[in-house]
Amino acid sequence: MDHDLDYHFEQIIRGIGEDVGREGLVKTPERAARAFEYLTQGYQQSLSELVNGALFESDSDEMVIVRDIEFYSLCEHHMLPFIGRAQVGYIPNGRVLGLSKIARIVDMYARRLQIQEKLTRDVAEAVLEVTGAKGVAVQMDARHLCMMMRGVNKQNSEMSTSVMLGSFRTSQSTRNEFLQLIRR
Ligand SMILES: Nc1nc2c(ncn2[C@@H]2O[C@H](COP(=O)(O)OP(=O)(O)OP(=O)(O)O)[C@@H](O)[C@H]2O)c(=O)[nH]1
Ligand SMILES: [Zn+2]
Repeated sequence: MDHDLDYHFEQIIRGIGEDVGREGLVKTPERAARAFEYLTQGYQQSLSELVNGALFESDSDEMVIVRDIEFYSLCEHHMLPFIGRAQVGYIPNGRVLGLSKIARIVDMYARRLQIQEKLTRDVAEAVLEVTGAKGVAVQMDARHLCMMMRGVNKQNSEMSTSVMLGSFRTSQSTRNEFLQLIRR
């Protein structure tokens, strides 16, 4: 599998008309393969391993928000990066999740191929699954390089997506509280 990816990157370099034998490119297929493995390591991870039991009993039912979690992902259409920030909120239902785990969940899903809408939904559903929360909200803003450095060439447009589950969906005041708290 590893060596496969090296081989395929070598073919890409040939395909764009470059000389795979020239000094600067000799190790590039291997480097690019390692880099791509890293950027897509989310396929190797699972939710339960990542959470590692870091759930703590709590009788609080106040909204928890983790703001400005940066992420780097690859769009499934062009395999070019999209880069952004996630805002994650949930209402605990007897237990809270270790703080770092929310960011780890964002990274796990970000490091797979997808579109931003699916990334947003995957993160929301994972937080709900792990915490059994009364509600989960995820909002993401990102810039897509496939739109910036090629194609329509728009440098300043950002895509904003959100997914509201449970009480964030049913209660307007919960949703408003979240939107107010994540506003800068
Ligand atoms: N909804 C959504 N679209 C995305 C995302 N990432 C990339 N895209 C879009 O996917 C679409 C693919 O369109 P196609 O016409 O098949 O591909 P293309 O010819 O490369 O399109 P252009 O980017 O317009 O040049 C483009 O409009 C991209 O902007 C994403 O996360 N969400
Ligand atoms: Zn794209």
